[in-house]
Amino acid sequence: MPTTTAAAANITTNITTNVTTNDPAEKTGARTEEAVGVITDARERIDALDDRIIGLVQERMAVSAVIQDARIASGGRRVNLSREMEILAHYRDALGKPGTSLAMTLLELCRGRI
Ligand SMILES: C=C(O[C@@H]1C=C(C(=O)O)C=C[C@H]1O)C(=O)O
Repeated sequence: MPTTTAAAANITTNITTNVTTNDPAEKTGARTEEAVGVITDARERIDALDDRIIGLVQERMAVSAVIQDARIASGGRRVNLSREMEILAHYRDALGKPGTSLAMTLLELCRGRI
């Protein structure tokens, strides 16, 4: 079956069986009404937290750009590795090894790839 036809068939199947649309039990994976309620409410809080986190990341990118632009305009380099080591250590101390990965991703968002 061509890809577009297969995709259309999948959409039809999903709508027909209500798998990806609005069956709360299917959407949450819960097996009781109570668990559906807990999960649905907590997911709303997670969505709100994610919106705030994304906003903070965007704010961090803007502040980081101010520093990088000032340093470059003064004749310096965009990147300051000793400062980046401090940031990596900060996140690792707070969050463990995955904190380092998170900090590396944040640094890449803020100053691009090196
Ligand atoms: C923002 C700075 O410039 C760059 C970006 C950093 C960041 O986004 O945290 C850290 C170090 C630098 O590579 C800085 O030197 O503080």
